[in-house]
Amino acid sequence: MPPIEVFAPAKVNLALHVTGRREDGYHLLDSLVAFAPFGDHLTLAPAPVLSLTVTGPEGAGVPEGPENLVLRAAALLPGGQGAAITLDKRLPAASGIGGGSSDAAAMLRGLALLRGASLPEDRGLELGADVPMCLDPRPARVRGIGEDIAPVTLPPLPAVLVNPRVSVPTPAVFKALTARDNPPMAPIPGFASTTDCIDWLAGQRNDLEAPAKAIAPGIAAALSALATLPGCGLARMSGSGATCFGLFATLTEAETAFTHLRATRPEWWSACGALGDQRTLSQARRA
Ligand SMILES: C[C@@](CO)(OP(=O)(O)O)[C@H](O)COP(=O)(O)OP(=O)(O)OC[C@H]1O[C@@H](n2ccc(N)nc2=O)[C@H](O)[C@@H]1O
Ligand SMILES: Nc1ncnc2c1ncn2[C@@H]1O[C@H](COP(=O)(O)OP(=O)(O)O)[C@@H](O)[C@H]1O
Repeated sequence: MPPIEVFAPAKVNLALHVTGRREDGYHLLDSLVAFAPFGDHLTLAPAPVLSLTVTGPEGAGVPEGPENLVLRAAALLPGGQGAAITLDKRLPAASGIGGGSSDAAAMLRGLALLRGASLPEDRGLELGADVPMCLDPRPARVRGIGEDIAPVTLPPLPAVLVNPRVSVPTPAVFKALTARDNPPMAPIPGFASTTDCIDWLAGQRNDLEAPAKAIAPGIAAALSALATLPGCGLARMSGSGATCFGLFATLTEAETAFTHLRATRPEWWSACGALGDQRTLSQARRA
């Protein structure tokens, strides 16, 4: 049987409001997410047992053992059939763009096809708060801790992403918040254009940006590098950081800005593409 290939796109929190805290310490969020046309790649070849090999430019330091979210995802689906999994890491780990969560979601989609199994009832929430939204990688307003997902329609959002190569652990950023009961996002209107959407987003926030910047000052440098690129309409951090994104009215403007940024900051991880709906690209398929 030919191997199965699955794409795990980067997740971007276009806005992320922290609106409260549950009794178990998890924070309540109100977030608008979209997905990038770049990300990690998984290959699942039928095999007698389950094994994982991590490759790719961002693979260094990503665990190959049972703590990898890909193997934890595999353990959730019934069916004894093994698989030789290759995870081609292109997204920096622990960087606010959901790499591990998107890998776990891609693994669930791939194994569902390989084993003919159905997806777990909690849609992978037990693996991480971001996994359910990554299972269906389309623009959505996400509430609760990540389980309450409402798809939304957004125009394509040409973006440049940059990671200044600083690592900020998610729990530390939540812990450093000074206010946990902030106002939710405004109601999401219909957008006539990309510029319309960028203007609306500028009135929203990422409440994790200030605590993350306090932990890792390199984030401020990434944000100002993005904000000063010609045509950048909004620069903001994604998730708990440290990856930041800049939004542009057109893909041509974003690509020109990306070429400039990559030349001036070759030591940073960066990528460019239109954020939006990546369901088609992310479908598990036989090679
Ligand atoms: C902040 C967000 C926004 O989308 O993205 P990332 O920065 O991870 O990309 C997510 O909520 C992260 O989701 P995920 O990375 O899956 O987090 P989990 O593994 O479930 O949680 C890691 C830790 O972060 C804290 N945490 C996480 C989510 C949440 N709503 N409240 C929290 O307080 C908790 O301390 C938890 O133990
Ligand atoms: N497949 C995976 N890819 C990346 N990191 C993983 C993976 N599986 C487990 N991890 C661990 O999870 C942590 C968080 O990674 P990740 O999900 O990429 O963070 P974030 O959601 O902040 O982008 C990392 O520090 C890493 O050790």
